[in-house]
Amino acid sequence: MTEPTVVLDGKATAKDIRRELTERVSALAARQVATGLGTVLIGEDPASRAYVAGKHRDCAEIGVSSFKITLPAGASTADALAALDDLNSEPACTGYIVQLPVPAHVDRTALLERIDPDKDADGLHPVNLGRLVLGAPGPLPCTPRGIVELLRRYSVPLDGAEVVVVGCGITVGRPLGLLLTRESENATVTLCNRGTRDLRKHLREADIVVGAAGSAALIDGSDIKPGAAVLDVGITRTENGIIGDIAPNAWGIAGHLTPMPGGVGPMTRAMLLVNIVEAAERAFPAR
Ligand SMILES: Nc1nc2c(c(=O)[nH]1)N[C@@H](CN(C=O)c1ccc(C(=O)N[C@@H](CCC(=O)O)C(=O)O)cc1)CN2
Repeated sequence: MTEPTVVLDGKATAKDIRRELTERVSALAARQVATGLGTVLIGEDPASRAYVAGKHRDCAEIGVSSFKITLPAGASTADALAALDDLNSEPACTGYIVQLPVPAHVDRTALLERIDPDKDADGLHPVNLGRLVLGAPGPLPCTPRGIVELLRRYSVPLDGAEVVVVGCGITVGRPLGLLLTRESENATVTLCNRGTRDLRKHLREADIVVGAAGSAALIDGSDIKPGAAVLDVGITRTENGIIGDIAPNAWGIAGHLTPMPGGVGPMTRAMLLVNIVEAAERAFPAR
């Protein structure tokens, strides 16, 4: 008989993490070390607005102050760079993010390169991506970090695992490949994309599957090896609600599975807070 699928409960885990962080923020405050998160949102995309609002709510909950910059959809790259310069020189802002995606006419790379690496709360500045490769201390991209943390807290082993990541974007797939191989030199990580010739063959051999393509129900239960751990990152909005990259028939086949919603998304938010708190602790270590 097959075992029931274990829910990788990102919502509950993120709540635990926020509780842990509240104590660390208080300990920092007791040493006069302040923490403050800035966000830069360009445009009116409703999902991005909601994510930014969630980040500010999280900050308020754990005692981190926050700064919100919203620019109109027509803002130029120069306008956005000026906003980043303001945050770079604002002492009360100890870390910040540029909410992605930015409008097509804005130069995303120029923005990420302008962030002060010591204030880069998303780990997407080239210096911090380099630290990720080197295994040096620094902020880590939030979704990859959230996935690794969820696997760790649910004791899903990486050592010896075949991991298949579907999707190669800059916030998830690419840095996740680097982080997984940094966490375990014994994990075999395969990044699949639109050009992958036989995606199903890769999926059926995987002990851990991450769906990060943003293609509704791309990965069917029949593609998954029974007992595999499956993490759903992709979000497609439909009239009937949101659909992940993993088809619902994966329940009962996967050994572990993230719900959608309530899986990887809340962990992404929690890891942003971890990056902010860790940066303050690194800058002002307790004696
Ligand atoms: N600068 C960044 N931009 C973006 C990132 C990022 O890490 N840094 N990731 C995503 C958006 N994102 C956070 O910014 C994010 C996505 C989803 C969720 C979330 O909690 N989702 C819910 C589903 C509800 C819904 O989306 O309507 C869930 O999974 O339960 C949080 C944060 C792209 N941009």
